[in-house]
Amino acid sequence: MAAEPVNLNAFQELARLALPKMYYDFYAGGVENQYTLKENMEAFHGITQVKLVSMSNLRNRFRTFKRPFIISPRFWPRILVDVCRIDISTSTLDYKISASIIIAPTGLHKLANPEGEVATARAAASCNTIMVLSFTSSCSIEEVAASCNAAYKKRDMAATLVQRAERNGFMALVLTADTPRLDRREADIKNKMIAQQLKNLEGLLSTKVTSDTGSNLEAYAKETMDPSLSWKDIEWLRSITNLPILIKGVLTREDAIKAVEVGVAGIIVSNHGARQLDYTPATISALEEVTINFT
Ligand SMILES: Cc1cc2nc3c(=O)[nH]c(=O)nc-3n(C[C@H](O)[C@H](O)[C@H](O)COP(=O)(O)O)c2cc1C
Repeated sequence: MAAEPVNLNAFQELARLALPKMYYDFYAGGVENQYTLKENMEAFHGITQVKLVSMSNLRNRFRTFKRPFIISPRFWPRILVDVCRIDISTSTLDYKISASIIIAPTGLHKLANPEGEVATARAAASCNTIMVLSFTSSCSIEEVAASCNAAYKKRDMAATLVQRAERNGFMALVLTADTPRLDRREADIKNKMIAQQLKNLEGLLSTKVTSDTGSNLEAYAKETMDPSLSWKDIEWLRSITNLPILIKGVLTREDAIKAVEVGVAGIIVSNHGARQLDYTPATISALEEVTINFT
């Protein structure tokens, strides 16, 4: 019997063994040369590898270069502190959650588990945290909402999804702003990746797009994603909902400032798990770049 998984790497290895290669590659891969995917991992490793530099030095270095190479954020542990009671809970959008960790929107959970996002939402609820439901989920908004305590080219369809989210008690909308088109996911193309019909789009749009030349995800994305999506569309989104709106995919301070200017409720710093533009900085390296203006 396989050993009990003790960390994320072990879970990943279990998933590799359990899933068909096509699905494992879909979940685990980045785009093109996988440069940014590696960069994401290395930036995490870098946290423990860089020599100690004083905080003021770090800040000065950061200000000297307009775009720093990589200055990873660090933990600076204090000693002799009573740690009998540790509370890392926090609140976001006025909801108390157990830690600053939430589940990012990810599509097609049923490729890995027959219960799909319903199971993921239950897990999130049991950890007292938030799950962001992807519109490319294998389960519908209603199924997920019932199991525990989403934008598009076609605006009327987007409005329908927003209304369904509101009706079902979702507490905020996350607009993924880094995907005006799907970038080249070479593993999916090689594997001729076939996605399931998207549950949330049943009755709205057929997602059974076929393509002989590569992944049907790519062919489907061409039909639906809107390369013209821009800041002005945030106003439209705000006009159809009272839910707080967060923008996902921010990597630069300029965009963070814009997001504040258009009055969104929050931003999510992200390079989309290295699944969109390759050669972007690692998400964790972009954090200081984005937040330095707001300190
Ligand atoms: C299998 C998979 C599917 C994903 N689907 C979506 C999606 O539908 N919408 C979205 O905004 N991000 C999606 N993502 C990206 C994640 O939300 C997240 O940005 C990524 O896992 C990396 O985390 P980071 O943003 O903290 O760097 C997906 C990621 C994976 C691995």
